[in-house]
Amino acid sequence: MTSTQPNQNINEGHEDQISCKLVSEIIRSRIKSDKVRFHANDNIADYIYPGELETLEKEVASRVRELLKTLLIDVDNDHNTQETAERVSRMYINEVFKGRYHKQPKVTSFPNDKNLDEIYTVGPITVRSACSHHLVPILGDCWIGIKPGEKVIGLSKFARVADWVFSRPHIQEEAVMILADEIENLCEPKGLGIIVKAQHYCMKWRGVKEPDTSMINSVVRGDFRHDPILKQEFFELVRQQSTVGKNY
Ligand SMILES: Nc1nc2c(ncn2[C@@H]2O[C@H](COP(=O)(O)OP(=O)(O)OP(=O)(O)O)[C@@H](O)[C@H]2O)c(=O)[nH]1
Repeated sequence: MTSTQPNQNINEGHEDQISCKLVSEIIRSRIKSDKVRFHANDNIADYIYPGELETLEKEVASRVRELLKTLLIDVDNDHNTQETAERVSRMYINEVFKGRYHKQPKVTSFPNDKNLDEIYTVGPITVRSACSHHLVPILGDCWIGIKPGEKVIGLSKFARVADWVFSRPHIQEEAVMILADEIENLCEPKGLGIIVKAQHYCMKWRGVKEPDTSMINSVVRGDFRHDPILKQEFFELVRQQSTVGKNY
């Protein structure tokens, strides 16, 4: 398979696209020339041009194949691992790390016509991520509380945006902050609270092998931060929501 082909999306006038660079090099140089951060938990979708993601998928597959070979797995003869490289590449780019390479899901906001100023919470929302250190899963639940401002967004959009933000390699502390930033941008609430409870497979599956340990963290902003009664109400609503179970 010719997986490390140069960029196939050659458009006239794009200097970087007439070179023989790997597509990852082309995208990286665009990001660097804008002096933008591209850490594991950053989204870089604006720097990936149409058609390049498919080429990147091939390049990553080729690298994963090399990794498997270096791990002394006989990918040429082992029927179980023959297409593992391609599967892993697809999984990283389009599933578990899609929040890095794909744009934010479309979120429509509506005016808060009745000036609703009571808080509401939504959860549990399942969040799936991977730790930046070992790239093994982080699985958990998230609760979001809102005191609306002038805009509201549909309830399902909290789950969609949480999925997009968490589908990147993270540490939990930063994941919660990034999700808070995105929700603030989308609906400019007067108050915002987020709680995440998650299990880290780098602690369950390997390392200290603690099967039941979880991490809980939260962020509170705006009125939730300044008004202790509102903050308490948020935590109380989430406590009720987390004990009612996921199904009705
Ligand atoms: N603070 C924080 N730590 C995390 C998170 N996810 C994983 N970790 C921890 O980050 C550490 C990884 O760095 P190191 O301590 O250098 O890695 P290690 O030597 O493989 O660590 P062990 O897991 O103890 O074997 C581990 O202690 C993980 O448990 C997270 O979301 N937040």
